[in-house]
Amino acid sequence: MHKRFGDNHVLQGVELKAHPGEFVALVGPSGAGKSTLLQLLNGGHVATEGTVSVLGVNPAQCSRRHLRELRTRIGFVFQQFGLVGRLSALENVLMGGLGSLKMPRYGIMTYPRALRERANENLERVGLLDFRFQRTDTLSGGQQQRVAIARMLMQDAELVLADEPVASLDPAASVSVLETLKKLSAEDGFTVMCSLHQVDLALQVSDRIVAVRDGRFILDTPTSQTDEQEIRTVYAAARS
Ligand SMILES: Nc1ncnc2c1ncn2[C@@H]1O[C@H](COP(=O)(O)OP(=O)(O)OP(=O)(O)O)[C@@H](O)[C@H]1O
Repeated sequence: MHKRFGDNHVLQGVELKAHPGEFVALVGPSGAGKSTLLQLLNGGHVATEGTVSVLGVNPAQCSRRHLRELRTRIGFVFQQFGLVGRLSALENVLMGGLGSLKMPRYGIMTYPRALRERANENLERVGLLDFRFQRTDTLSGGQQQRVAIARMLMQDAELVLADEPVASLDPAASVSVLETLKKLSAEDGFTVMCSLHQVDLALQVSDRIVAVRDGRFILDTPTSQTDEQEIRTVYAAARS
């Protein structure tokens, strides 16, 4: 599969087939093409050559309505958490369930009870039940990202696309957020495609590592069969 933006050949013949429930880490330097790849999976970009199949659907061939339907099956986690800072953690998580409701809601008690229970459960699953009534702009970065993950869980997604989810967090919070995502993926069975700058984090949490450089996959391997040394060597060889 290829993706060009004008003369910029951003993805140059990449092939990737993730297995259901797999945690795939896309590692690589800035500009390697990781975000572009994730955008191709959610229908934000269209491949210049080759096809993309996401949950059995080619997003490029979807009508707007089908693309919306496909995106309800895909959870997103971004570097900027995308929370409403002045609202509580619980309200932010409830907003993840809005897709199932006809009307916008104003205040926790206007949400159906079943949804409130699920939101509380999801906050508990990310370890933040005690913080549910706290404004999210008063939480730490790691806590905010875990609220965003709890909000995403409301969707019951089959695939989660995480674009640099820990880029703005310190190392300890990064590990905690990624381990939470990994645990939830194992429990619920959703597949994760996660772009990361840090190879050490990818080694800690992923099932599979795909190293990207200049739009090519220079390594695609089960995480258990590689280590930091091999990945560094592969990058050094790709540079020369
Ligand atoms: N919408 C766009 N229009 C034109 N060029 C783009 C667009 N999106 C990305 N690119 C180009 O594609 C290349 C890869 O960018 P991409 O954001 O995919 O890299 P990345 O590996 O995700 O980097 P980072 O880790 O910094 O996010 C860059 O050269 C970028 O300028």
